Amino acid sequence: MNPLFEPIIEGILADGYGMADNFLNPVEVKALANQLHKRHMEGQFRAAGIGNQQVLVENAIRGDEILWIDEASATLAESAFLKRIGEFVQYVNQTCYLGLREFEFHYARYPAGTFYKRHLDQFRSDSRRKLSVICYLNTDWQEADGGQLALYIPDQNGEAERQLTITPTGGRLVCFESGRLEHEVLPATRERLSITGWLKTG
Ligand SMILES: O=C(O)CCC(=O)C(=O)O
Ligand SMILES: [Fe+2]
Repeated sequence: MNPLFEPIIEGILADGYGMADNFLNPVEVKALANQLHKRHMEGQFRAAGIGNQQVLVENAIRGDEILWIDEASATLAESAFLKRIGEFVQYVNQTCYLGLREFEFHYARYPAGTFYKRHLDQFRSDSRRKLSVICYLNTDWQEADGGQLALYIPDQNGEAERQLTITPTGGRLVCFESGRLEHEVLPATRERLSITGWLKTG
C-alpha cells in the first residue's frame, strides 16, 4: 500500500474524486512555480483553447494560459514531477485495472479575474482521457483569494447534484474521472498556478 497514492484512489472509488494534500512538498511547489514563471517570461505560454484541436480561444469560457510539458526539454523539477505521476499511474494500474498507458500534462496560469466555466474534460472524439489530474503550485493561498475548483457531484439516482469546492492550495493534487465529473474554476483575486493533465488509455 502506498500511503500517498492510496487515499486518492479510495476517494475516486467512494466519491468520484480523490485528493492528496502533500503530493508535492513546499520546495517542489516553489521550484515548479519558478519554472512556470521563467517559461512564461520567455513567452512560451499560449491562451488555452476549447475543443479537440484547441483551436478556438474563447475568454468567456476559459481565461487561462497553458504550456504543455515536454519530457524531452523538461528541467529537473519537471522530470521529478513526471516521474511521480508515472509512479502514480503504475499504482492505479495495479489497483484499478483502468489500463492507463499514457499521460499528458500542461502548466496552467490563470491571471487574476479569469476562470474556466463548467465543463467535462472528455471530448467526444477523445475517450482515451480516463482520469483528470490537477496539482496546484500556489503559495499561501487564502480562502478569500477565490479560485476554487468546483466539482458537481451527482447523487446516487442522478436526479440531483451537490457542489463541492476545493481550494487550490500548493502541493495539493485532485483527481477524478474525466468523462464523468463536470467541474469549473471560479475566478480568483490573484494569479492562480497549476499543472493539469490526463491519464489516458493507449
Ligand atoms: O485548475 C483546475 O482546478 C481545473 C482545471 C480544469 O478543469 C482543466 O484544465 O480542464
Ligand atoms: Fe477541466
